[in-house]
Amino acid sequence: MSTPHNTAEKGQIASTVLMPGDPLRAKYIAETYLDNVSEFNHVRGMLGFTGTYQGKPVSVMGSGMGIPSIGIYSYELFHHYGVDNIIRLGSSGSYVEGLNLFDVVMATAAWSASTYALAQSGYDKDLTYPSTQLNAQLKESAQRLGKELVEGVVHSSDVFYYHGVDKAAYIEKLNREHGCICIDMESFALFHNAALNGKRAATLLTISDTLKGEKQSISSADRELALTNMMEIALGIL
Ligand SMILES: O=P(O)(O)O[C@H]1O[C@H](CO)[C@@H](O)[C@H]1O
Ligand SMILES: O=c1cc[nH]c(=O)[nH]1
Repeated sequence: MSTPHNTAEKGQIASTVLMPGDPLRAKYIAETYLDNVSEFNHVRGMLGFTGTYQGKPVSVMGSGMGIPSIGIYSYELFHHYGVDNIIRLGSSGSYVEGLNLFDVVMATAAWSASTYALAQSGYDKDLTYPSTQLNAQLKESAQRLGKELVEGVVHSSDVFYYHGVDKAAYIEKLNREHGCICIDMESFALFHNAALNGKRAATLLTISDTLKGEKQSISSADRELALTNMMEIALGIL
């Protein structure tokens, strides 16, 4: 039952998967929050674990960076392993003033110039959407835990290092024309794979960089811990 990228047997992965980009963040979540943990994958270092949270089964697996990488892993989870829900837990750069370091964003849509969905299935729109059911559960979880969530459209970019273009003007335009409030590099493909497979996906992002106004960032050493609020909101839906 394994795939070229995942050695898990069917049944080893829970129906809900939390999916940070960084596989070491997946390990951190498993070690910090889960009981009865077993590793189901380490092909290419893309660590995946299944355990229980307050008695409920849940898995956590890295997606890697970018649309092609999460495109592979999330498609396999939905299509080959029968996973029902994937919640991406990522870091993000904010596009608007007032969206500050450590704020947690819940995506209401992902806008992208990527051709991933067109090439994969002929989908020719530039927006994909998360599950309204998962988003409602995440909102309810955040409220119960007394944690704030900002809702908005995420720009899923193929580019981290812009070169020779006016990045500030591009960010302005994405905000003005498409309502993007922050950037990631994966949600567009994740939401599309969920829709193709009749499954559910959602994205929570912690602001790790401010890209408008005064530039600030969380250090990579602090990122793991900075993501605590987002992880607890996601685990709260179980
Ligand atoms: O923290 P993760 O989930 O990796 O998310 C963000 O960080 C990476 C870039 O540094 C990209 O993958 C982007 O989407
Ligand atoms: O994609 C990302 C994620 C975090 N910070 C950025 O600047 N870009």
